[in-house]
Amino acid sequence: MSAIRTENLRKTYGDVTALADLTLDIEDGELFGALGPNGAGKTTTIGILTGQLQPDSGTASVLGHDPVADPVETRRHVGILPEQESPPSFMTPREYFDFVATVRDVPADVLDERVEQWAQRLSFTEKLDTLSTDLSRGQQQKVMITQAFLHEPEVVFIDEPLANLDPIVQERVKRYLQDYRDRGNTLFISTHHIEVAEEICSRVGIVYEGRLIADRRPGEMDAEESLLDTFVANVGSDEEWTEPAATPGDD
Ligand SMILES: Nc1ncnc2c1ncn2[C@@H]1O[C@H](COP(=O)(O)OP(=O)(O)OP(=O)(O)O)[C@@H](O)[C@H]1O
Repeated sequence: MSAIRTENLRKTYGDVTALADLTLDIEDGELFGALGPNGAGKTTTIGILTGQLQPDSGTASVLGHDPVADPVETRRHVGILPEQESPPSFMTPREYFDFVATVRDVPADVLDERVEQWAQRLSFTEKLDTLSTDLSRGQQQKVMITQAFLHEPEVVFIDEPLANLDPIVQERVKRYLQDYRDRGNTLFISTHHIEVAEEICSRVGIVYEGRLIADRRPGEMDAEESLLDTFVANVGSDEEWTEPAATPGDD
């Protein structure tokens, strides 16, 4: 069954076309990585699939719900970590998790256990009662990752999951995403990191100029053809750039 589907999604911002014609079909139990250059349309896609943005045309469905017609119901069933989002500055992580648990119907005893596990998993136990405004960017990202999984949703959307995290925590998050998928859930992540997509994703879609231009299963690819080769062959660069030669006298 498809967990996430889009057909011919189009989204413009004034005269900028963010999504030209995006058609996607992601089955249950995939860890899907949307890989693409800056401005390709990845964040816009997540915005539409999580009921935060209206497309100009086309259709979308998440677990059978329509995020355009019924955004509130759709969000109830998914976890969301938008790009560069921070917890509210005036709340501690613990207060924020209480708030999320209320909105997402997580019982109090279950919540305490999950918060403790997540704080240990991502090493921020000592910051649970610190105001979020006083957390580092990476610590805020740990809080935002936790809130996305707090109600253990069947589908989770994460824009750049490893942003601002140190290498040890990055490894733990990568393993968690894979374990979460192994438990039968579906994840949609966006990333610029080809090696991360290759390492953890069961399927990688290359998004370019608002279209899905390649769709690969890293494990099944020809050993000769890396994801980087596919990316470069399809995306390339708008224009070649060579550093100007230093002129004599420059230091
Ligand atoms: N609110 C907005 N107003 C105007 N243009 C926008 C807006 N949001 C996005 N865009 C434009 O839409 C296009 C797609 O943006 P989007 O953020 O979806 O790309 P992305 O693939 O997530 O990029 P990045 O990898 O840099 O995060 C870009 O050209 C961007 O400038």
